[in-house]
Amino acid sequence: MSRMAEMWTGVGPFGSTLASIMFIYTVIERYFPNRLRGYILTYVNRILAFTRNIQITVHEYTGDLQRNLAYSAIEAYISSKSPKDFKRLTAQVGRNSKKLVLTMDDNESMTEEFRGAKLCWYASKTISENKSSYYNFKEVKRALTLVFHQRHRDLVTEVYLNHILEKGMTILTRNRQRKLYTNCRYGYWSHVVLDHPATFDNIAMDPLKKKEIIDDLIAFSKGKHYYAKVGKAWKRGYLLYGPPGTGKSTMIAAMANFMNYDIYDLELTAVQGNSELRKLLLETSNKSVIVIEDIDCSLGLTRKRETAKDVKEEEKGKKDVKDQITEQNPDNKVVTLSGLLNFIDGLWSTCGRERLIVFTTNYKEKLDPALIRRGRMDKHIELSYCCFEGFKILARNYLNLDSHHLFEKLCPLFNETQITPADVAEILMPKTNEEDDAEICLEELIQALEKRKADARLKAEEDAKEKLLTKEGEVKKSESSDSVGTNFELVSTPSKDKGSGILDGEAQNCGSSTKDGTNEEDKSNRSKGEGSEN
Ligand SMILES: Nc1ncnc2c1ncn2[C@@H]1O[C@H](COP(=O)(O)OP(=O)(O)OP(=O)(O)O)[C@@H](O)[C@H]1O
Repeated sequence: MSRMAEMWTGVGPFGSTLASIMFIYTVIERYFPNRLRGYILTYVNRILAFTRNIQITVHEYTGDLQRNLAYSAIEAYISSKSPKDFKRLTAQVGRNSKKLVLTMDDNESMTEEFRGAKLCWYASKTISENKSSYYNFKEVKRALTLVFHQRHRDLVTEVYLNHILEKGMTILTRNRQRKLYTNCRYGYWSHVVLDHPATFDNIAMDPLKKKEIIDDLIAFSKGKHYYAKVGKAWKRGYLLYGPPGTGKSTMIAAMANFMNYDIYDLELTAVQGNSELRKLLLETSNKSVIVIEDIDCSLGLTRKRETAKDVKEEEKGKKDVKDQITEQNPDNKVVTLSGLLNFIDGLWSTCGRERLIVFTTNYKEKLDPALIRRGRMDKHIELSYCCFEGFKILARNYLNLDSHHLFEKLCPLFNETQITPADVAEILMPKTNEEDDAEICLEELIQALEKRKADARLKAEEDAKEKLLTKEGEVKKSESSDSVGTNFELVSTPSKDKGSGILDGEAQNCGSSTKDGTNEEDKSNRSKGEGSEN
């Protein structure tokens, strides 16, 4: 081995080979004038080739002046390693980032070991004068160079680079500024920064159901290999349904925040036909939630299939479903049910990864079953009226209260009445800045609940009376039309209106709580009205 080679491969005066190379780079960058640097670096690179070290350079910008994503990812990876090891750091907020990132400055280097291989990253900067345009300006080109011994070539090119790219991309995703996209007419997405405060901590709902949704999302986020193994596109559909003001939009924001995803709020009425829908969806990015709110109001995508034959053929995928809208618009400038189904199942979803598709509706029963069947909408989540547990979350959010003597009075009222979390939240908004604000809000809530309870009872009584009268009318009618007289006794009891949620008396016991803070009866009642079915 020649003396030169020995100097590079052995432990020379500057430490390890790689460190020596880095040292030389640094000296060149710092102490040689710009015009000489290019020549010297070419010479050094020739020596490097001679020393059986390999270098891979990642430039900050690609040929077409686009920022190189690989550069950003590797930069993020390096900055995550140990900024404390660098003497000179640079601080920057990336274009799409929300965080200040510290990374090694120009001419700094970082060495690390990967599966026994010593690797060294070096940050370089070249400045050249650009005189080709009207204005003279200095062009700064940055690059990250990886140097390693050639015996590690396969390890680096096949494993290490992929490994750090993946890590770097994860960091970029975590730090990025998330966006809320909406589609405008003319088929484009426009966006604003997504900065919604909703989280699973401040959403009011049954804690068990909340946990179930969180677990489902976690399983989805870890499902990359699972989805690949079973041959399914890595996407999951959620149907959120329930009355207005029960938190469907809030839930979407909480899901996106939890997953660190962007949101694409797709307004179907603004989409000019199925091909525009396809184009819009192909433009959505991975790690996103695609939302269609109030799907029942969107272009009549409800129960439109006329015959059982239609249902059968559509299910087999043999026939495009023609909905009324299509019939009214022969030029096909609207989104059809089949277009939407194709989008959920179709090719586009195989080119994207990690996407949630969320539909919301106030009227689940109005939707075409094909649209919400499992496989398309995998999880159906009912968001319902506020329960006592949900109220406690709102009281903590809005009034900073974990307990209060009025809670005891409120607990049974929540079991006997229907009130949306939106209404409760409105009542709990602080009215004054006085100390007794919480008391005022809670008293107001008690009054509101009592009024609802009285109104509901009145309505239930009226409904029962009406039913009785109708039945009596029917009996009289059948008596008069019946030639043979029949003696019977009409027994009619006011039926419990499931929808009104009225329970007789103080049936609910708020005192006997289970471990998770709900009482058993409460749980069973709630599970009737609120939760997720899967
Ligand atoms: N479950 C909840 N937890 C916390 N806050 C809620 C909840 N539900 C509603 N809210 C409050 O009420 C407001 C309205 O709720 P949201 O828009 O999420 O309801 P929605 O079910 O989507 O209504 P709509 O069907 O009318 O679109 C929210 O901004 C939030 O402050």
